[in-house]
Amino acid sequence: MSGNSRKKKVELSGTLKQWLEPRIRLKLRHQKGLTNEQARVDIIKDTCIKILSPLPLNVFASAISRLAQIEEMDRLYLIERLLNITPNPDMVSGERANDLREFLVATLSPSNADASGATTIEIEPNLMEVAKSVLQQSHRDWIGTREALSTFLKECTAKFNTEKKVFMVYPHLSDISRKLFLEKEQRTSVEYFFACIQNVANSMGYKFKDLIRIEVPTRDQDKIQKLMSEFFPKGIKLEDDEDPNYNHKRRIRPPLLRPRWHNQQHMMLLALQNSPDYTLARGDLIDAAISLDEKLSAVTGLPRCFTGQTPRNSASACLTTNADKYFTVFKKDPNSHINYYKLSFIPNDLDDAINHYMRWMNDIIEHDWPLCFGKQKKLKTVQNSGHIVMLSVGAVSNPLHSRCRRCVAESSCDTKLPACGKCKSRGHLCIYPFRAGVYEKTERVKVKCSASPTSQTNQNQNGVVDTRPATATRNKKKLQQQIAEQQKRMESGDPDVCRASLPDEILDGLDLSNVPKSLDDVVEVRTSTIPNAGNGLFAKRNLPIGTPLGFYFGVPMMEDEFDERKDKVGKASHYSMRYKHTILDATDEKGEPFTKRDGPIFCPFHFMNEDPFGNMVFLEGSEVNQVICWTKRDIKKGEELFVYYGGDVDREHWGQAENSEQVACVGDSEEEEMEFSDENVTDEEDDEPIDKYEENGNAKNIDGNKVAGKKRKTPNKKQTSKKRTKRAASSNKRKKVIESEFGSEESLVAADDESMDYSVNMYDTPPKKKKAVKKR
Ligand SMILES: C[S@@+](CC[C@H](N)C(=O)[O-])C[C@H]1O[C@@H](n2cnc3c(N)ncnc32)[C@H](O)[C@@H]1O
Repeated sequence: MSGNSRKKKVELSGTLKQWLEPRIRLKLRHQKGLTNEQARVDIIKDTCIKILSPLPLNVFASAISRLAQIEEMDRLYLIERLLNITPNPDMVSGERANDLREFLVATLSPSNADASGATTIEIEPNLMEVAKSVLQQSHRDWIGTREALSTFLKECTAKFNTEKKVFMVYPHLSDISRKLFLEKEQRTSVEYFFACIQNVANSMGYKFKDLIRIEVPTRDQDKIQKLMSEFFPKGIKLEDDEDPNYNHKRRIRPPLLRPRWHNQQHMMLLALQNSPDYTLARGDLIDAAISLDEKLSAVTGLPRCFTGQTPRNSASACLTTNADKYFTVFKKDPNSHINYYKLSFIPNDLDDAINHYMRWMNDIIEHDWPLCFGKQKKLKTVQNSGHIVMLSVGAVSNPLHSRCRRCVAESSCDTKLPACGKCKSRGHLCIYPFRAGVYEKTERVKVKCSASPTSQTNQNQNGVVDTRPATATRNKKKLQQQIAEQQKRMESGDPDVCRASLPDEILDGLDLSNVPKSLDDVVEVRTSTIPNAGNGLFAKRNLPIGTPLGFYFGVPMMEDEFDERKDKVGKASHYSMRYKHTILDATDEKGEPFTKRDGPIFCPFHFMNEDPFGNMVFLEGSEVNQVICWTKRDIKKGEELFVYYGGDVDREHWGQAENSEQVACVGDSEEEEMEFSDENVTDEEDDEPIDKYEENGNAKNIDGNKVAGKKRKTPNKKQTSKKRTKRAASSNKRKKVIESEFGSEESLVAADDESMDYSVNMYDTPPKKKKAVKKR
């Protein structure tokens, strides 16, 4: 390298200049006061860090330490070599990024280094032990956390400890959790997780920071000190663990995790679910939900969901926002001002589920697959007609941001951007930039056609999508319009009223000869490559990144209902999936997945096995209960498709012989069943907050991606039945309150039921008149 560098010292190549100049200009614009040289050094450093950062910490550190040791011209030469691989090494992702990474590591590896030696970072095995111990206590899954830990390690900063002659690597919990998880709830829990690790480490006699160390050969200490402050600038202003005033306990505050069912949307859902025809007038629905909330709070000791001095207002806002899209708004009488709310799906109704599934499948096959699988005709220039074509399904929040179809071509999207930098769309993935150079103006996208009902988009009558974030006020204004549109759609009785069609000029620009026509053309089920994992799903052809292949079929039902009817039936728990407030039950009455290949609901995605770093991802669709099975990267013909199931899955018995896969559920035995009854719950247990053992409802997968639905946890024999007992107790109480509120058959019979006592005694009001019992 040094020989080459001398040559380059005289003159930078044209390619390098071309690459550097705009970046230097940009850098100088953002960071005033830098010299050209400083900017150049920064750009090279940032580029290498960006490429190398996914590597394990020790390889990463070794490579960048080597990078710091070589002369600047050598670094420039290195960049030039990268430019030979790809024109924009600082923007590249996916396979190409791997090539760059491999090249950099090989060039900067210790074997290529001078005799000065490389630095290694050692992660104490104890750290993993500590982490495991925390996991065992918290009953959270190891796979997700392993990923969280590795990301965590990458985000650490380092500082040299002169006394111990090692570099300590420090976590920056808030930074890390901000990057790992977007939502506040998850942020708190990851902080809590690391705080627990810290706590356990302390209790085991370790200083947390000592668990990760970088050993530095004595001769290199000065050099490495310099290097570290250059590459880990944050390392200089670290919080001081040695400070006697530092209180570890400060961080050990558990986040307030409510039970999954304890939120405003769920209260509304329960109220509607228990109403005739799943429908209520807005005012009645608000009353019912607030009343239910009051009673549940009183019984469970949880804070109210509808808070503040005006709970009606917060209930009203919840309906207006309709964040989880569980409700459809309509007017019974067009001249009346009363809005009615109806559940957007019929719980536990196979036919309704099939109808939705078939419509969605039809939409993606007809509308999305041509766009995804169609090849752009090379010589054809497509005229800009102003149409922007969206996929008919879209993730509510797009976790594939940096890898998504719309960004693939440009790699211009930052993973942290809330919406696409180009089209600003949040809901639907816009394939516009992928079909490069056709359209320029995308600030407000015009949607020619979208399969999604307009209630789920921000589309106005002119077909213009308002891409501003939704607010209650804006939603209020839209509400009238949506109602009118929905009314029209319902009246027309045509399910295909908003079926996807594509503008001709888009289709003209694409070679559609090889577009698949059915799932059979795309995937096949056969024995998995994982030993003892049963069947798996395989690609029958090359599948492009960012393609919605289909949906995870399931009959939506409430969790209680699933527990009651299906939980212990056959393999229902293995194949069911949690979606927000519902469970998607993917099995027939025997608890077997639907396998009739020519049947309307044969869903191959039920056979997708798990790999946390899989090539597929479950995404939340823009319609309720829509779980899209989406390609996370380009997939080659013959590859097995894998997806991450989410955190709430018990994997303990996987890979064992067939029979043992049928893990008996806790509660299967009589003995355990006993523990579900309220009598067995001690007062002490009752007092424990439920949130300690309820899962956080809004799951994220390991990529920080939104997981639409989580595979449900199969109850594990080893789980302490105490926990189940507590959960069952709280669930029983909840059920009783709901029954007393809405008058189910059982509660009508149980006139002296304790929950009836609650409603009378605690509120000092007579029990409500029972509503008609809905038969399903
Ligand atoms: C939704 S099913 C997947 C299809 C399943 N292999 C089959 O043949 O029906 C989920 C089940 O597949 C198995 N499985 C999935 N991923 C696995 C993995 N990585 N290792 C072992 N078994 C796995 C587990 O038994 C799990 O309960």
